[in-house]
Amino acid sequence: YHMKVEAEAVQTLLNCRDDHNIKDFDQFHFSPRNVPYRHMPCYILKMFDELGFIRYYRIKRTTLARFILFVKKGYRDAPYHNWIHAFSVAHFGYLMIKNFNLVKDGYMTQLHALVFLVSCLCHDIDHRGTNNSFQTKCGTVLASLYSSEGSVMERHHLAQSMCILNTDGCNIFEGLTSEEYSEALDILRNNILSTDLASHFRAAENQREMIDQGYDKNDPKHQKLLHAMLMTCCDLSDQTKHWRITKKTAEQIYDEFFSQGDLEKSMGTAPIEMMDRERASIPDLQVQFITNLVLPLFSNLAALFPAAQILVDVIMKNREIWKMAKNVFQTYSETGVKCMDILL
Ligand SMILES: COc1ccc(Cl)c(-c2nnc3c(C)nc4ccc(C(=O)NCC(C)C)cc4n23)c1
Ligand SMILES: [Mg+2]
Ligand SMILES: [Zn+2]
Repeated sequence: YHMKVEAEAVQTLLNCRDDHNIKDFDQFHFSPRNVPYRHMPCYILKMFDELGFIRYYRIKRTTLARFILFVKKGYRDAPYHNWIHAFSVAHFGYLMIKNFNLVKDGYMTQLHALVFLVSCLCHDIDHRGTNNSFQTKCGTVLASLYSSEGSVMERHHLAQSMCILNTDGCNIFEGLTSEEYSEALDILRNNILSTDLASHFRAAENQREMIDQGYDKNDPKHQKLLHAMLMTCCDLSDQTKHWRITKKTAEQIYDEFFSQGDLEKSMGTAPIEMMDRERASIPDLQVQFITNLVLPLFSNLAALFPAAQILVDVIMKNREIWKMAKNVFQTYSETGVKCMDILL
């Protein structure tokens, strides 16, 4: 099927002024989820502009506007894996490029940074609110296409992104030389595939070693490990925000997980505990997720970029609140009340 994006929507986006320029948009404490939904495409355009990508790579504004609207249209209305998630992931990518001076300090070339931002925006396109093991377990079309290589959903997100780039008037990379173009697609592929948490677990040890040895800006292996690490940081960036955001994100994620669990039950298979609304204890699961994944990841980031230490502090604070919630949940669950709005 062919997604259509009306010409007037492109025009409206092009005319958008950032007169709604929000305070602290380029600060780590800013939550992109507070940007009005209808202004999100405009802020994506603003980020590309501000980072100098439009000038540097002679990207036609109409092409970028159409690309952004196609990507937005490519997201479904899942509780968590929707356009707002994509916007917030891209915003964190913008924050890191800007606040860690990734290009200025030579961690990335300008091309790598452009592709990194595009990867963030596209990394979950056409997500259905179900995870990789669901695709394989239920033998979905996507599993038949990609399960032999693994990272089923991520390969689909990549394929959808390529499809949009190949759509008339949407190829924002058309101004690149042919070798820049093939490098861009190679980095886009690695970045999107690296958002599969399973591949993050495989790479996490190497990321740690890379940082202990000292990051070598000219080592292609280090560059690839850094991109993968930064992609996962963006994907999990809700964890670095105020508790209200962290709590809201958890509600959306477990809304998705529990719906998948319900679906699996209706298909006669037993869901894993994290997806079973009868068994899952959200505070416990979140304490584990933060301890085993989020904290090690952002501690690695802070080892490389000391400015990220404030993010580690916020994550630890949020974990403390989940730990308190565990006790609150315990007492309430004895009395049968088991819901998220117990939490402050
Ligand atoms: C980076 O890629 C992804 C893909 C999908 C999701 Cl939902 C997330 C994600 N983003 N925020 C969260 C939070 C707050 N909690 C989570 C709890 C569990 C899991 C999960 O998939 N656990 C199984 C795995 C460890 C084998 C993911 C969670 N998550 C990240
Ligand atoms: Mg994903
Ligand atoms: Zn994501």
